[in-house]
Amino acid sequence: MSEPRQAARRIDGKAFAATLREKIGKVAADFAAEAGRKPGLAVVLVGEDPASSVYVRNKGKASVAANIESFEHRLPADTDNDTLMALVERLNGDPAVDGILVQLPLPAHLDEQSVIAAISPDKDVDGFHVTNAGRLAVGQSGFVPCTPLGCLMLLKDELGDLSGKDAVVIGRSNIVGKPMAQLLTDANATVTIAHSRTKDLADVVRRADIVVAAVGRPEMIRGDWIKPGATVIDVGINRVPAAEEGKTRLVGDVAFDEAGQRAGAITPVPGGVGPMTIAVLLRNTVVAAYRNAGLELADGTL
Ligand SMILES: NC(=O)C1=CN([C@@H]2O[C@H](COP(=O)(O)OP(=O)(O)OC[C@H]3O[C@@H](n4cnc5c(N)ncnc54)[C@H](OP(=O)(O)O)[C@@H]3O)[C@@H](O)[C@H]2O)C=CC1
Ligand SMILES: Nc1nc(=O)c2c([nH]1)NC[C@@H]1CN(c3ccc(C(=O)N[C@@H](CCC(=O)O)C(=O)O)cc3)C=[N+]21
Repeated sequence: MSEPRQAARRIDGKAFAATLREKIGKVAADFAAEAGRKPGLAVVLVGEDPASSVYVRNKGKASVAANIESFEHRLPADTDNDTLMALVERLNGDPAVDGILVQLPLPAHLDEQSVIAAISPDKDVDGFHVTNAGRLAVGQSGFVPCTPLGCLMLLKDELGDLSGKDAVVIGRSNIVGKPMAQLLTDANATVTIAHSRTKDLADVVRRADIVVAAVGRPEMIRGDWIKPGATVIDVGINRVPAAEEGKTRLVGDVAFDEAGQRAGAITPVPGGVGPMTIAVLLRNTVVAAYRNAGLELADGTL
């Protein structure tokens, strides 16, 4: 008879994020007492994409609960570049706004790069501006993209010191894969970045103590690719048809049930990385508020 396998620990990103949001709420209240205003986050949504709408609504709710003022700007899908740029400029100059997030992807007729470039780096709580990407690359303090920073928090909580761990990041996007690899490198892991041209991805993954999957392909990473005991962080959010006719469900980039038989610990989807992204967004907003108001926030407070 084969030995029964120990199921992986389930990394509860939802609970971790709730704890973090509570801490952020207290620091935001301290800020308000000192500055005479709450930290402010402006979220810009162009068009009516239903998934984006849900996400924007969740951010709004989480902000309010964490003592952060939320300013929502919903623009029609046919908004032109100049109108969007003018809004970003206005938010750059608005002293009540500490953080600006322009929900991506934008409709195809709009130029994402120029919109991101227009956001003041001091209000770029997504960490997408080239100034912040550059700061991360050279080790200066700036805003770090929310999803990779959230993943790093979960990894440190799970593993403690990451020194010398073999990590593979699958995906090399500017918003997830690349900054994730940078953060892991800075944490002294040995990092492999895999992508669509990687040969023998399964073999690359088999060597890794830490697997971060940010591909956008439902359940692509199979259970038998996972090194026994590895820590698996699943960033993917993919909507697929559910068993029940006409319904959908969310799955990650990792085949959760299979991988859970071999991993030491694994994040679920939903309830893993997603809630961390929102919590880190709020964290970055509070950090921005302190910096923009010229107030001191002690290192390591958030
Ligand atoms: N939980 C959260 O908060 C968030 C979740 N997401 C989710 O994470 C996933 C990734 O997002 P994002 O980084 O924006 O996606 P992108 O589409 O920008 O990048 C996907 C990456 O995966 C690589 N890739 C695609 N196919 C393969 C393959 N067959 N084998 C290996 N690598 C492959 C691509 O390689 P190449 O560069 O060669 O094309 C690319 O680098 C998505 O599911 C997205 O919804 C994203 C942001 C936040
Ligand atoms: N400028 C910009 N910044 C972003 O950070 C950004 C973006 N654009 N565009 C879209 C992606 C995606 N993203 C998610 C964040 C949280 C959840 C989330 O909270 N997920 C929950 C619930 C999911 C659900 O039930 O729908 C979970 O995984 O448990 C999901 C996805 C941020 N993104």
